[in-house]
Amino acid sequence: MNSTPTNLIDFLVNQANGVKGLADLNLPSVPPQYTQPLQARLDPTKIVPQESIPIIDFSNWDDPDVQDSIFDAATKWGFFQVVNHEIPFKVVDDLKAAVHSFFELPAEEKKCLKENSPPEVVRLATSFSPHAESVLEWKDYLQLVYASEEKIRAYWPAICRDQALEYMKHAEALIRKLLKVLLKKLNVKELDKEREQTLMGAMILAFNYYPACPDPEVVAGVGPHSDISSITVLLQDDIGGLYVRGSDGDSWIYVPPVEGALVINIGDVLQIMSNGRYKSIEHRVVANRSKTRISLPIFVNPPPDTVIGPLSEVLENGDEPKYKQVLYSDYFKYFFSKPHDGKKTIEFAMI
Ligand SMILES: COc1cc(/C=C/C(=O)SCCNC(=O)CCNC(=O)[C@H](O)C(C)(C)COP(=O)(O)OP(=O)(O)OC[C@H]2O[C@@H](n3cnc4c(N)ncnc43)[C@H](O)[C@@H]2OP(=O)(O)O)ccc1O
Ligand SMILES: O=C(O)CCC(=O)C(=O)O
Ligand SMILES: [Fe+2]
Repeated sequence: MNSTPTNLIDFLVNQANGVKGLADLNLPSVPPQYTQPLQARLDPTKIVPQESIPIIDFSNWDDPDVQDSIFDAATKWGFFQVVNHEIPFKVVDDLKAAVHSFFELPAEEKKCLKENSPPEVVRLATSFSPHAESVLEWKDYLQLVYASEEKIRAYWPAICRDQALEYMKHAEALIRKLLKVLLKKLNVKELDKEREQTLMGAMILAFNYYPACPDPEVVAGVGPHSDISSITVLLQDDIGGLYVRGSDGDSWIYVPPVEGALVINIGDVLQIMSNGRYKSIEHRVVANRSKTRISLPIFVNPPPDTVIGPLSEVLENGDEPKYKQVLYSDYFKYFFSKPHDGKKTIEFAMI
């Protein structure tokens, strides 16, 4: 029978086996390094099955009701799903297949990729921040920074490069449309080049890979956190596992996979820029006992050297600023310096 590798971090990180390599050992239970303390596990009694986040149909984009629904969802829920968003099914399906092909590569090839990838373009990792976590998360991920075409050609892995690039080209148009509406509702007349750069100047496509897990109740796929993006555009497969915090701050709401849908959520950057009008809601992922799940978030971020703070337009009516001006690289370095910890990262920017 297989047993847990003696030096687990070396096996996971240095040898690039990841949690996929661990799951492939078919261990009867997860190693203790993955066992979350009781209070950190999702309590099934806290799930409210009768609640759900809105699903918005983008077919009639020019209808003011559609734009009102986006505003309502961003202020009340911070999360919504969109259907009929015009990204072709084939582009999405080809990308999902390429993600599986990538993670099924032998560990040797992944190790070689890790060793030869500059982290500002490609980052292959496991868990969240293993150097900062006392309990690991049951997830591997590949981050592809939407950099120049030259860097993409040089460094994105060939096995998924064309599919990822095609998807990003389509998604970019959707992201611009969403940001335009979200800003218009904050009295920002125009998404000019400078504002566009602030909100979406550094985009990252991540491939999250959650292998089937013998003890899904005790591990975290991803622990409770809010995203540090402006917005996140998430493509999930049909397995399910994502939960968002209910408005009472205590319950959890399941986000069911919907055929052809993308999940959109407001990140901390837009919560800060909107002075709290838009909500960056806590969410978490539960692993699956029998099936591997993938999800593909696009983290739509400001460039690292951007200063973020409440927009002048949202303070025009005399509202007091709730957040200070912070350098985005300070913000995300703080995020990565500790384990996922719910909504606590935003305290870094609070006045
Ligand atoms: C919720 O779960 C998540 C969320 C995310 C979120 C992803 C983002 O949106 S990150 C936004 C930041 N922008 C980038 O990552 C752009 C690409 N990266 C870079 O250009 C550089 O890495 C840098 C961000 C400018 C930082 O460079 P540097 O100052 O040299 O610092 P590093 O040595 O690279 O980082 C130190 C340490 O922090 C961790 N870390 C930094 N960036 C990331 C990252 N993007 N993803 C994961 N971890 C990061 C990491 O532990 C670094 O140590 P290493 O020894 O591993 O390099 C992502 C994942 C989730 O699960
Ligand atoms: O896998 C998911 O559904 C969500 C992942 C997530 O929250 C993240 O990567 O930030
Ligand atoms: Fe997230």
